[in-house]
Amino acid sequence: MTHQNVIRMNHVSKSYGKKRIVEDICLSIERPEILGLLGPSGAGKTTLVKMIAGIEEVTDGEICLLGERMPRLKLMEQIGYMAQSDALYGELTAKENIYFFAKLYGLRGKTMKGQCEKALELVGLLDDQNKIIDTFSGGMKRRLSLAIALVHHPRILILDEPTVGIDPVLRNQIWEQLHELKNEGITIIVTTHVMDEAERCDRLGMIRNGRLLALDTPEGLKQDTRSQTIEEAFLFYGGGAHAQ
Ligand SMILES: Nc1ncnc2c1ncn2[C@@H]1O[C@H](COP(=O)(O)OP(=O)(O)OP(=O)(O)O)[C@@H](O)[C@H]1O
Repeated sequence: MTHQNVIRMNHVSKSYGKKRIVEDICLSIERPEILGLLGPSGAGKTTLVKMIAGIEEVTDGEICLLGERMPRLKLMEQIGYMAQSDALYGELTAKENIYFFAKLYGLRGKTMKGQCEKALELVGLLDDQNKIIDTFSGGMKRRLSLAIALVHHPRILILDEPTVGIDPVLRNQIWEQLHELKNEGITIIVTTHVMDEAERCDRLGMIRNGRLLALDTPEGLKQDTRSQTIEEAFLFYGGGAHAQ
C-alpha cells in the first residue's frame, strides 16, 4: 500500500484582520504517523489544525489532504476532528450522542452499533454509555469526544489537546490506542502542551508565534539542540511551554 501525500501544507498563513496568526508553514506527511504540534498558549496550534480540518480557510497558501485541496466536502468523512471544547448534547446519554454523530457520517444498523461500541470501548466508556452527559466528569467528556472523532474510521484524525482533564493512567492507555490506530494506517495530528505526550509523537513540530520553528523526531530535536529533554529543546528554539 502506498501512503503518499496524506497531508501537504504549502506556505500556509492565516490572518484575522491585520493580525498574522499562522505564518508561512510548510509541512508534509507521507505515511501514517503521529505528528505532534507543541507550543505555548496562543501560538496558533488550534488555528492551524482547524485549517487542516477544513473548518477555517487559509489566508495564503494551500493545504491538500489525500491529494485534494482543502476545504472539500467529500473529504470530510476521511477526517475525524476533536475540538478543544467538547460539543456534546448534555441532556442525552453517551450512547445517544455517539449514535447521533455516527448517523451524521452515514453509518447505519449493525455497522453503526459495532463501530460505536468499539469506539466507546477504546476510551473506556462502554460501562457508562447509558449515563447522561451532564453527569459526566470533564475527562469522561473528553474521552467521549475522542470516541466520536474516530467512530467513522477516518484516515486522518485531528485532536486538539485530547487528554486535558484525563488522569495519567487513562492518558497512557489513550496514547497506546493512538499508536495502534496509527499502525492500522491512520494519520494523527495532535496538539499538546504536555511534554511527556510530545515524547510519544513520531515527529514533533514546535510552534511559536504562528511559525514552525523546528520539525523532527523527539530524539532528533533533542540531539540537534544538545538537550536532555523536549522542554529544554523547546526552550532552545525560544519556546515557553510548560511541563505538566
Ligand atoms: N477568530 C479569531 N479572531 C481573531 N483572533 C483569533 C481568532 N481565533 C484565534 N485568534 C487568535 O489567534 C492566536 C492563536 O490562537 P490559537 O487558539 O490558534 O492558539 P493555540 O496555540 O491553539 O493556543 P492554546 O494552546 O491556548 O489553545 C491567539 O492570539 C488568538 O487570540
